[in-house]
Amino acid sequence: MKTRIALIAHDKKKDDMIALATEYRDFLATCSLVATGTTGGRLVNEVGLQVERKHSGPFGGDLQIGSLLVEGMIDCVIFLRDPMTPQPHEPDINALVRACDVHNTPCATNMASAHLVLSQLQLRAQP
Ligand SMILES: O=C(CO)COP(=O)(O)O
Repeated sequence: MKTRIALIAHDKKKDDMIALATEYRDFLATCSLVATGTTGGRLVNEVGLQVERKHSGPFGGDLQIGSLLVEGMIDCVIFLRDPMTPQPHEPDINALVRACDVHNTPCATNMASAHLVLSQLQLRAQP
């Protein structure tokens, strides 16, 4: 079965997400990807990945992904958060990260941990 990965980035972290997805593009192309709206749009247009796009974060996208996760449909979350900018939907962000903890789902919230998680998943996916 394909690895199911959620990709989310706050605005000031979106360039990092594009760089990350470009680096791991070959592996990510073998995965089932879901993303919040704007992040997903950039991944499709700039990296050429196939991504299921949910609503934008402030409009409930984090909650939609959290719901999928609670249903057991997500194996890993890459959520590049911006710790320096207040977000109007902070409760939704906290709910998603909490759901990862409740369900013991890997959740990388910065580039260093995202690299560790993706490189490990990539390694495990090799025959
Ligand atoms: O706000 C977000 C996550 O909390 C991300 O949403 P977008 O990908 O739509 O910008």
